[in-house]
Amino acid sequence: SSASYYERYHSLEDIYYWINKTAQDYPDMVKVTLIGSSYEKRPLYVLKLSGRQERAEKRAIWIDCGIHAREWISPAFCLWFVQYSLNFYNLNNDITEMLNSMDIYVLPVMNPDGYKYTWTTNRMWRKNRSMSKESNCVGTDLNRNFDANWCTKGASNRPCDEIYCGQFPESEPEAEAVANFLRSHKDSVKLYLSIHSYGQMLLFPYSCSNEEVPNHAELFELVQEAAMKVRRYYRNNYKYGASAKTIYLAPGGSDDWAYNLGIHYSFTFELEDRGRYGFLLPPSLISKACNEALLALKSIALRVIQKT
Ligand SMILES: NCCCCC[C@@H](C[SeH])C(=O)O
Ligand SMILES: [Zn+2]
Ligand SMILES: [Zn+2]
Repeated sequence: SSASYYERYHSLEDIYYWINKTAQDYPDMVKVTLIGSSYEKRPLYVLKLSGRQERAEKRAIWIDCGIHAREWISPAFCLWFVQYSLNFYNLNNDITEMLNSMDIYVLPVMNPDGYKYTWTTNRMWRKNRSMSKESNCVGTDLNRNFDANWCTKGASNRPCDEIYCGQFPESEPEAEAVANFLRSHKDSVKLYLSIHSYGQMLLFPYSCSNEEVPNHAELFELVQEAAMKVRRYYRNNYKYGASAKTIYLAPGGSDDWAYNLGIHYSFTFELEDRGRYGFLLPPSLISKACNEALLALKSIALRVIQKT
């Protein structure tokens, strides 16, 4: 059988077409917002998903995908998640409760210049495509460019490095656009999620230091419960815990910054796999990887809805 649209990887142009078609197909549930543009002036579109029930207090979830260009399963998950949510609204209780309780902001491709570059030139590119004056090397690691212990241990101040932190915090237009949006929505966004690959991990702050956040125990419980569900239903193991201990020190990350902004339910997911294919996860595994990530996301989101 021909794999569905959502079990294939899509070019940047394809994703832009999909964004606008999805908004056209679901005018009562999807609004598209332009939150800024990339270094090469490509648009950063956010889809806002809302249930059909009017509600007083506005609470929201933020999900960004594609911050790192080579992690193709990440934008694939954002597309997959949006279509799943729209199709199963009023059919699946968890999805219905989520959309009736929270708006969901989805940024399918946070690093469009880098994503495009992986389709045309270098499949293993990670950073954005900004040029720096003092070096011939290109690109900043957008997940080291946020204002959270910026450019300390775990990032690099050398433009040629894969974890180059940029010239200053939010020096990159992509990071600035996301930070601006979250600053102006910080009272309604209750849950922050950044989707990456690979490694199968459910991570929470801090990665900029070994210090524990005040609600460390609560966040640990949330990722532990989510990982247990994935293990039980899909027989697949995800590591979980605070980033610095579970993966590595990584200052300037979007999740740490969102946490410090006041979004105290902040997570980074590392999707499949554990290294057999790595960033080159075959399309045949997209569905499995997305189902696992969805189960973890629903587990955490429904708890956050109860708590906030
Ligand atoms: N705040 C960063 C969470 C831990 C590191 C995540 C990985 C994803 Se590829 C990284 O940015 O190196
Ligand atoms: Zn990443
Ligand atoms: Zn990763």
